[in-house]
Amino acid sequence: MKTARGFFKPLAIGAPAPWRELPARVERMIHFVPPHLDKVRAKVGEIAPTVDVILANLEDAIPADAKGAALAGTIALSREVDFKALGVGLWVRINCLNSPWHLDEVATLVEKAGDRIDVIMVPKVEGPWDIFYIDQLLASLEAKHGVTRPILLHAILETAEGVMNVEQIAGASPRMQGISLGPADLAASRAMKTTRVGGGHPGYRVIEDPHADGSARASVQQDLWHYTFAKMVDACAAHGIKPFYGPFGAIDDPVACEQQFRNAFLMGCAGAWSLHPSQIAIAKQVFSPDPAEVAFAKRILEAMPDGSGVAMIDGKMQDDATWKQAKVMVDCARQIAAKDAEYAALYGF
Ligand SMILES: CC(=O)SCCNC(=O)CCNC(=O)[C@H](O)C(C)(C)COP(=O)(O)OP(=O)(O)OC[C@H]1O[C@@H](n2cnc3c(N)ncnc32)[C@H](O)[C@@H]1OP(=O)(O)O
Ligand SMILES: O=CC(=O)O
Ligand SMILES: [Mg+2]
Repeated sequence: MKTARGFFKPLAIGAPAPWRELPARVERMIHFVPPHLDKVRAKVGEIAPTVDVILANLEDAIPADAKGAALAGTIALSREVDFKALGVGLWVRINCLNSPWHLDEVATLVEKAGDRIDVIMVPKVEGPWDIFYIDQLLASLEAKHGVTRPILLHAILETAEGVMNVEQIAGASPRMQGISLGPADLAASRAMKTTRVGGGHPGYRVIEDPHADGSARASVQQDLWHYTFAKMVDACAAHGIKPFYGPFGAIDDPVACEQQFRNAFLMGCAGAWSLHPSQIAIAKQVFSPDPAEVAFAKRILEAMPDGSGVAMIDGKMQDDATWKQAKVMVDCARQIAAKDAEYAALYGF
């Protein structure tokens, strides 16, 4: 483990100094784009102003024979759209570290677009060693190509070993921006018997005891991701990075998508992935706090200006702890309002 003083030292001579605090960014939806498809790429300029992050995907869902085209498409995209001017993040999901592609991808991305890429998403992270490796590689490449702003790292939690090591992954480097749950690969890694990409499963439930009269027994679906999800959120919160829900694959079920996103929002997530344009608005609405809740939170802050003591508002007890809860809500709303005029009006900022 690095010493406290060593943790924030650049890992290569000439590399930029690591971030001490994460840049304050709104990241309600990470919108996935297949960059090898010219037709889809051509639409990114139109979609970008409606999202917080555009992610160029090089990994799963990109055919093996299109990896080169996806990398070239990512570099083109970084030049075609002025993401910085739009206030939109540009992320790239590289191929996993045991694939034949990741090394050329990272080298090319830093050389050709190092100053324009905000975050590299690393799939199938198994332990802190994966982050140490990519951290060092990035520092060397940033130094070589004169990149002045460190590229952040985002890990996908999608293997059983990764779940076991999630706390160490979250704290492995000052580059760590966040972690997403990857329910598809994680299901496969654990030999879970499901073909779904995230969300619930009707077979995972609890059932009440038999009734003497033989009548139907009530049964309720449970959340089969809750344990992993909560473990990930705690690891991220403890290390001051952001947790995200990953993909929701049932594009044809916006109601279940909204519920999954809302569960993630309530558990502390900053955002989720949008795989299809129809999921963008869902994520935006769910990951922007409800204006009525924000108004109530503002009243709590006003009732206890120095954050201490006790107060009653509409029959509910407030104290230092609820003041902190209210501050989380109002800070989140304020950050969104600074980026999004529609929400600024709704929140009254
Ligand atoms: C488990 C994991 O790893 S999840 C992450 C990996 N998966 C992905 O990244 C998938 C990304 N999404 C996609 O590739 C597509 O949305 C699909 C394959 C799921 C569905 O695509 P389609 O069947 O074409 O959807 P649909 O017909 O509804 O598309 C409507 C329009 O939106 C466009 N569109 C679809 N997805 C996207 C997207 N992610 N970004 C931008 N535009 C998109 C389509 O090109 C189409 O445009 P058109 O009307 O001009 O022809
Ligand atoms: O990459 C995401 C997943 O669910 O797998
Ligand atoms: Mg995956």
